[in-house]
Amino acid sequence: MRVEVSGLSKSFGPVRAVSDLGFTVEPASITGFLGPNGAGKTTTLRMLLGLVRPDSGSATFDGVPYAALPRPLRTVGAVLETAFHPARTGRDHLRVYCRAAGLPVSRADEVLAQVGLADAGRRRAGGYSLGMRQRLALATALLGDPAVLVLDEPANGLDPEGIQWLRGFLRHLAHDQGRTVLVSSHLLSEVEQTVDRVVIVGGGRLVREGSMEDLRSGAEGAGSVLVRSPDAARLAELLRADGALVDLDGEGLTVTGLTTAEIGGRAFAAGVELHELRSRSSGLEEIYFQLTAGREQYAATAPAEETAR
Ligand SMILES: Nc1ncnc2c1ncn2[C@@H]1O[C@H](COP(=O)(O)OP(=O)(O)OP(=O)(O)O)[C@@H](O)[C@H]1O
Repeated sequence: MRVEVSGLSKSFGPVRAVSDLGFTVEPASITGFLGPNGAGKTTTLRMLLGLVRPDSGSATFDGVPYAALPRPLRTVGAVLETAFHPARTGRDHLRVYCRAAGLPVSRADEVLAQVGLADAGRRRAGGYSLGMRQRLALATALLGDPAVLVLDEPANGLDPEGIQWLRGFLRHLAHDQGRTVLVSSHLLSEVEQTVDRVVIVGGGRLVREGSMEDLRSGAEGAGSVLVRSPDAARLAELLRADGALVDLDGEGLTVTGLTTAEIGGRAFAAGVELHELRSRSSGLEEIYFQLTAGREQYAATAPAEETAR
């Protein structure tokens, strides 16, 4: 199932939380929904799930808005916040949900096993660690066996082991089972190894959408490349002929406009010996900060009232 967001906007009083936002979330893959705090991620997810009414634009699941889905819980599973009745066991929490949603209560035990809480499910949720709560929240989202999963900061509070478990689990849901998975985070590093695609927002607007590969190669192209060769002058000439900007300094070249692979290939073809070939471009995290720089909004500047309801 494909999720499509188009022209979505939402203001809270004078604060424009989301502005003409459009992107797609593809099936059988994990999409990271990234942006600094206050970028409008939660508001967008809430609009996706029909919890906040957009001022304009639409969000659809295979063309159908959430409110018009015939069986919403079987279509979309979401974790937006993790609140449980502390005196209730994890299992009872899930069974209450099953009854309310018209699902067989046996689903509770199935999803508990799926998220590794088969035993802990019989203990009171009030005693759960943050990681166990995250798992229980994920189990809740899975109750309806949904085609789409929408998870708001699911890695929050997980220890490294928990993050690794989550990574494997989300991959299984997307790659093996073909589900559409959308995961928000304000840290690229947290989801970098998990997601296939990214949608980056800043200040309520789309900053970048594409595959992780695109982002990585874009990151490379954005910087310069350092090359050392005993035949530097000849290499400089070749690269300039290819349209690159080349700064020659003894044996060292600083090249912009070509990737390390392109420069290596060019040198190899011309039989030029290389002693060093190194990208000076920023890492992914730096690219992410550059993309979102200055787009942060702080809650303190926003009025507390929600005007739409
Ligand atoms: N109910 C509301 N009333 C007023 N302002 C709101 C409301 N919800 C969100 N905002 C404002 O809209 C902007 C976007 O907030 P949102 O929570 O969507 O961002 P976010 O990317 O999810 O950030 P975070 O990672 O901090 O949750 C912020 O300036 C926020 O203060």
